[in-house]
Amino acid sequence: MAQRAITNFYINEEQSIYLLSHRDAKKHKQWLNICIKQLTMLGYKNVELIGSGAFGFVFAGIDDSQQHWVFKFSRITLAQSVRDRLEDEAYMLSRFDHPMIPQFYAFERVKKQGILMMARAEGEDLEQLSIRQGKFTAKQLLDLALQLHQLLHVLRNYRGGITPMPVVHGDIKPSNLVWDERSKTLSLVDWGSSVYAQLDASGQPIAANVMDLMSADVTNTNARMGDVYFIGDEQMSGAQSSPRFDEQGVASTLYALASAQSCRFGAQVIPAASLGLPKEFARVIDAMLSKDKATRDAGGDYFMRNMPTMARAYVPDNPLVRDKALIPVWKAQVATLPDTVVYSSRKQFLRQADSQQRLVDVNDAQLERYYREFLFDTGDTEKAFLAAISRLAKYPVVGGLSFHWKQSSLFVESSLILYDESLEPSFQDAVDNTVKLAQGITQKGLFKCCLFDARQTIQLERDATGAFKFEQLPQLHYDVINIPGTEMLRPHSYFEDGKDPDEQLQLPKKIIQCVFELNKIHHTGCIIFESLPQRLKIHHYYRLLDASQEVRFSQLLDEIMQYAMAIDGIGVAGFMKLPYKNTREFELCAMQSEDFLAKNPKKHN
Ligand SMILES: Nc1ncnc2c1ncn2[C@@H]1O[C@H](COP(=O)(O)OP(=O)(O)OP(=O)(O)O)[C@@H](O)[C@H]1O
Repeated sequence: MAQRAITNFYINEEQSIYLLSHRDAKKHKQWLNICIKQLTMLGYKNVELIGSGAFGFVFAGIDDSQQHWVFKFSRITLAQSVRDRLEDEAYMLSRFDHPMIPQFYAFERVKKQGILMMARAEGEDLEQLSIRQGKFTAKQLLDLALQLHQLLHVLRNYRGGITPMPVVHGDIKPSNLVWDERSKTLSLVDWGSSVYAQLDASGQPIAANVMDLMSADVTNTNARMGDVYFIGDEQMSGAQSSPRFDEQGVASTLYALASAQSCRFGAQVIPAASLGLPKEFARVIDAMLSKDKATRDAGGDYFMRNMPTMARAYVPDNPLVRDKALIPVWKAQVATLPDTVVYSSRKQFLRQADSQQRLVDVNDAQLERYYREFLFDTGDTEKAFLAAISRLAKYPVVGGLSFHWKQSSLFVESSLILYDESLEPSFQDAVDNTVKLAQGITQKGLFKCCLFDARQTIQLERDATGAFKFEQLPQLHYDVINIPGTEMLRPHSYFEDGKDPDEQLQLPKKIIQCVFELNKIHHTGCIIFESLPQRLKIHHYYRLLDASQEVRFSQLLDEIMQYAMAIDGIGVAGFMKLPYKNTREFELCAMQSEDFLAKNPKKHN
C-alpha cells in the first residue's frame, strides 16, 4: 500500500460506464434520466442522448411542431468558470444565420445548470461515419473539402454590422461536423472554442478589435484550446487567434478521414500523398500539415484559392479497393456486442519519450483522457500510434496486440476478434494504421495492449478491513471454439516477458501458478487485475481453443478468482495470451511510399 494515492484521476464516462464503480455508474445514469425527464416535462418528445464530450452532454428532442432540437448541458462536475463557457458558446452560435450552422434557439439556466438550445443538424457526425466506413474515397473527400472551403469563407467574412469581424471556430474536427447523406449537407457544431479573430490570415491585427489594441492586449491571445489531436501548432502554442487556426482544423479533418485515423499526427509516416488521392489535393493537405509555418500558410492560401477548381476535376465515384490486411482479424458473432476498452503498456512507452519525466510518479491504470495533458513532449508519430491504438477500442472487438521493435524490424503478434462483420473493412484500416505507424517509430522496445469487453469486468468492493465483499464469488467468463486439430499443432505464443515496469501490483504466487497451468491449454485471452484502495476490477476475456480441455480450463479460472481474493496491494498487473507464435515481421519505414489516384488507375478505379 506504499504507492502514491490516485488523486487527479477520474475514469471518464467516455471509456465505459461499465468501468465506473456501481455508485458512480448509478449517479451518472440517474443524472442522465433527470435531464431526459426534465426535457420531456417541457414538452419535447423522443428525448435521447446523442453525444457526450469532455465538457458536456448533448440531448436531442422534437417539439410540438416537429422541429428537431438539441440541448447541450455542461457537466456539473466542472469548475464554474468552465461551465460559464457554455454561455459564451451560445453567444458565438447566435451570431450566425447560415444553413451550415445549426440555428441558435436559447440559452437557459436551471439552478446552476446552463442549457444551450439549438437546431439539430440532421445526419451523423464524421467521426462516427469514419469509424463505420474506414478511409473516405477521393470523391467523398473532394466534396467534403469544397463544403469546408465554403465554411471557412463564412467564418472569415463574418461582419458585425458593416465591420469585418472574422470568427475562428477553433475546434474543426470530424466529430464536430455533421453530415446528412440525404441532402449532402454539412453542419459545423460545437462553438465552445470560438472567438473573434485577433489577426487576419496574413498576421495583421484586425481593425475591428480596436478595443484589444487600445487595451494593450495585442500580445495576449484570446484563443481557446480546441482538441489537441486536431489543432495546429499556432493554436497549440497559444498564438493570437487567426483564420489560420481553422485552416489547420480543416487540413487535420481531411487527413484523418482520408487515412481512417482519429488525429492529425500520422502525416509524417502516412502522408496524404500515400493515400491514393488526386496529386494536387494530396500535396495541398500535406503542405497544410507541414511543420514549417511558411509551407503551411502557402498550403492554406492555395486551398482557399483553388479548392473549388480542384473539386471540379473528374474523380470516379467507386468504392475503395483495399490491399490485403497486414495482420489477420477473426470474426465471431455474439448476442450483445462488447463495450470495448483498451489497456496498454503505453505509460512505459510514453515515459521513454517524456523528456521532462513528468510521468514518473503517475501510477494510474488508465489514462485515456489524462494523457492529453502529457502529449506535448511526445513525438508526433508516437502520438499518432497511441491514437490509432485507442481507435481500435471504438470497434466491438476483443483481443491483444504486441509490437516489438528490434534492430531494424518490427515484430507484431496479434489476436483480434471482431464481433460485427460489417465493420471488417474499416477495422482493417484501423489495424493497418497501427502497423504502418509502428513501422515509422525508431525507438526500440515493446508495446502491448489488450482489448476487452468492459461489460464482463468483475468489480469487487472492499470492506473497512480491506477484505472483499461478495455473496457468491463471481466467475471469469470464457467462450469455447474448437479449432481444427492441425491448427492445434502450431506452437502457441506464450506471453511472458519479464516484469513490466508498469505493473506495480504484486500478485499472489498461486495466481501466477494458475496462469502457467492455463498456458498449457490452447487458448487466447487476457486478464488484468486493477486494484484500487476501495475495490478490485478484473478485466478479462478468454477464448478456449481446445474444447476437450474445458473442465480443467474452467477449474483453473475458478482458482484464479479464489486466489485473487488475497490481493492486498494497489496497482495493476496482467497477463495476455496470444494464440500462435506466428509473429509477423515488418521492415521499419519512415514514410509510406507515394500513391496518387491518377498514377494507379487500376487500383482505384
Ligand atoms: N446541433 C447539433 N446537431 C446534431 N448533433 C449535434 C449538435 N451538437 C452536438 N451534436 C453531437 O454531439 C456531439 C458532442 O457535442 P459537442 O462537440 O458540442 O460537445 P463537447 O462536450 O463540446 O464535445 P468535445 O469535448 O468533443 O468538444 C457532437 O460530436 C455531435 O455528434
